Amino acid sequence: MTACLFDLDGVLTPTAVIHNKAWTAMFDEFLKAKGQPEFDPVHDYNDYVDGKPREVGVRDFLASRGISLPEGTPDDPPEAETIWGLGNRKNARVLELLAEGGLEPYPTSVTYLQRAREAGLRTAVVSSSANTLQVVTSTGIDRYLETRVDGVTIRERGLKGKPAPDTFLEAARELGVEPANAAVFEDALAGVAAGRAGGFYVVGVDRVGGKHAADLARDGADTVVADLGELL
Ligand SMILES: O=P(O)(O)OC[C@H]1O[C@@H](O)[C@H](O)[C@@H](O)[C@@H]1O
Repeated sequence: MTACLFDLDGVLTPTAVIHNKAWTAMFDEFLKAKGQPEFDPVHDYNDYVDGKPREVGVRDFLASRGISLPEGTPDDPPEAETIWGLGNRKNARVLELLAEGGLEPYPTSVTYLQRAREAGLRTAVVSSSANTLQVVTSTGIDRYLETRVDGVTIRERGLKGKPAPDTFLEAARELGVEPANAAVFEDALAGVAAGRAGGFYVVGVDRVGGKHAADLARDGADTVVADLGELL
């Protein structure tokens, strides 16, 4: 292995919790108005939303409830009842939670990043989130990451988001490494599937418990850990 490709939310930083809270609040309000049962922050989040680009998460979850909305456009206001409007509604909540401050990366993930760089391994962050730059710079982990493929890159370059392998392949290409020589670190089912589809070695990170570790292995993880500290 000569390179490590890290997912961000839930692998390097605890921001999966922020995304989950924002999705739950947004969908619960929307579903209540439609007389539908609440959003399940474990099963609905893991199965339909986690790891995917924002608008894909909205679309896939609504489809699971038999709801279809007009696509709209990326600059739809949060009030718009469109796929992008709902995504922007959720992002407004994410930005509020990020603005509260106090976000720290997982300490063991920072140690892992430091050791990887000391060992001469190439590094990238590969996330579906369009908020990646803000999170990696505000937590200071950008200094360990050589390149970034994220929600902004996906839109700019017209890449397919996870579970397609394209974002990991793009990062590997930027680093000049072959997939067979790179490891992917992922906590989302869509993310391990993307790593597997790209031909990478896949480390699943289970911070959820229950059947999530088994689901990560089923969808593409070669090994599953509860924290990167286990690999040090
Ligand atoms: O809405 P953003 O910040 O662009 O993020 C898109 C997705 O990014 C992923 O990393 C998260 O797992 C998802 O929960 C999130 O929805």
